[in-house]
Amino acid sequence: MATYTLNAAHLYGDLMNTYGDIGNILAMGYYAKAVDAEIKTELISLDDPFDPDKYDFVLFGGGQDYEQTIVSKDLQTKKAALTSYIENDGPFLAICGGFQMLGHYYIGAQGEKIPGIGALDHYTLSQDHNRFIGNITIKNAETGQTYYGFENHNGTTFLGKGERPLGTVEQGNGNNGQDKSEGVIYKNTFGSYFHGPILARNEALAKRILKLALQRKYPDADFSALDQLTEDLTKNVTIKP
Ligand SMILES: NC(=O)CC[C@H](N)C(=O)O
Repeated sequence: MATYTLNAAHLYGDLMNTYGDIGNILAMGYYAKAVDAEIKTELISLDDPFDPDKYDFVLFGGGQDYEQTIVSKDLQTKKAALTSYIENDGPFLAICGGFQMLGHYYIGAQGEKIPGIGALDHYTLSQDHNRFIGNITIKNAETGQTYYGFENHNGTTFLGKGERPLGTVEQGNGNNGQDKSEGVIYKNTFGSYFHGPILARNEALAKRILKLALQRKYPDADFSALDQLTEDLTKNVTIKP
C-alpha cells in the first residue's frame, strides 16, 4: 500500500470521456508514484450521489451534445454538492463538454439550451455550422509554461466573474476564437478545451494539479520531490502539427 492515497471521482466517465480523457487521471497516477502516492478512481454517473467530502480530485471529461443533454438533467441533482466541493478548494479538472457544464449553459449545435450548474460564471454559445478542430498551444500567465493539446468543439465559451484563463492562445482557437483565452482557472478548478489528454501531454500541469491535491489532503507532508522529477511521459513521443 502506498503512503498517500487520493480518492478521485470520474464524473460521468461512461458518458463523457472523449479521446480517453481518463488519461488525465492515469498521468497523475504515474507521477504520484514518485512520492509514494496512489490514486483510487470511482466512476460517478447517473443517479449516483456525489459526496463532496469524499474526493480529493474530480475529473469531468468531454462529450457529445447528445450525452451532454442526458448528463445535464442528472447534474442538477449534484449541483449543490459539486458547487460546495469547488468552493471548498477541491481540485477539479473539467475538459471540453465538462468545462461547459460547470458554467451556466451550453447552446448545442441544434440551438438547444443545455443547462450547466453555474458553479463557475461562464456560458457557452454555438457556432453556426463550424467547429474548432486542431492542435492548440497556449501560455499560462502565472508560470510562463506552454501547454499543448488538441481541440474539437462547437461551443464558444465566454468567461465571467472570478475566472481567469488557463492560458493565452498562441496557436489555435481556444475558448471562443475571439479573445485569445483558453480554459479557466477558478480556485482549484481547472477547465480546458484540450483533449490529448491534457495532463498526459503537459507534465508541468499534471504535477501542479497533483501537488495541489496531495498538499490539500496532507498539509504537513513534503511533496517537493515532484518538482525535481524530470521523467516526462511524452519524452519518446513526437507530435507532428
Ligand atoms: N469535445 C467535446 O467535449 C465537445 C463538447 C461539445 N459537445 C461541443 O461540441 O462543443
